[in-house]
Amino acid sequence: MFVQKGLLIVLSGPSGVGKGTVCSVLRKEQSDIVYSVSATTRSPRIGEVEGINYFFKTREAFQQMIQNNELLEWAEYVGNYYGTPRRFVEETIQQGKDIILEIEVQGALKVKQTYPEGIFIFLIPPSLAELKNRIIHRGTENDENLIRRMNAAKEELKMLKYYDYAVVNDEISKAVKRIQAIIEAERLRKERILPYYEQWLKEEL
Ligand SMILES: Nc1nc2c(ncn2[C@@H]2O[C@H](COP(=O)(O)OP(=O)(O)O)[C@@H](O)[C@H]2O)c(=O)[nH]1
Ligand SMILES: Nc1ncnc2c1ncn2[C@@H]1O[C@H](COP(=O)(O)OP(=O)(O)O)[C@@H](O)[C@H]1O
Repeated sequence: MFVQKGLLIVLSGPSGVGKGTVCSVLRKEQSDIVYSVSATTRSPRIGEVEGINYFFKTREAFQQMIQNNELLEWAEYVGNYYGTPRRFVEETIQQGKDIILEIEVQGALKVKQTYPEGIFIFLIPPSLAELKNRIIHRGTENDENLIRRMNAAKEELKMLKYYDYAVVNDEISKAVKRIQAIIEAERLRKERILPYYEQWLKEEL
């Protein structure tokens, strides 16, 4: 019996598009997908929990993680560091479980170098005006940060071309269904089964 490696799924998209919201619904609906918890130097928002939303780190502790090669990738985003703990990702995939990394575009491109077989999904807003509305309504950013995130968003949206799938987050439930459909189809890719299949065909009856 072979354990097939799990899928590595990367979900990116501009701040406020709904990555966190969509992921939390996916998390509830699909317990067979594991979520990678990132390390960050950003301060916790109200309601965010250490080890669930992020591992909150000082800049010194984060730099130590980089030096120890503990991060699969890391990037600076709007003045803070964010990074993916490497070991958890490697172990999860080796165990045959699928994992989602919710990370920004620079980090996603680094992951693509290590895992070209990864599945890269880009969540896009119905419009830039709607994106701005969502960030304002979330109520977590001051005016300066809102502008910085909107500027970052425009740059990030240009990176869609490096991704495999573009999912519009018009309605949360629809966006979740689209992502589930992608995962379901990717699980059935023939490339995942061919090595084992050829082995089976050699077995004596
Ligand atoms: N490269 C990288 N980006 C991350 C990681 N974790 C989170 N991010 C991204 O960092 C950006 C800022 O995240 P956050 O401060 O939580 O703000 P939000 O996206 O507006 O909720 C988002 O694009 C996240 O997807 C990580 O481990 N690595
Ligand atoms: N499809 C949607 N329609 C309307 N509002 C949404 C939708 N998806 C998310 N939101 C809202 O937009 C805001 C930003 O969502 P969030 O998940 O924090 O985004 P991100 O993690 O990408 O920064 C939140 O207030 C959330 O409730």
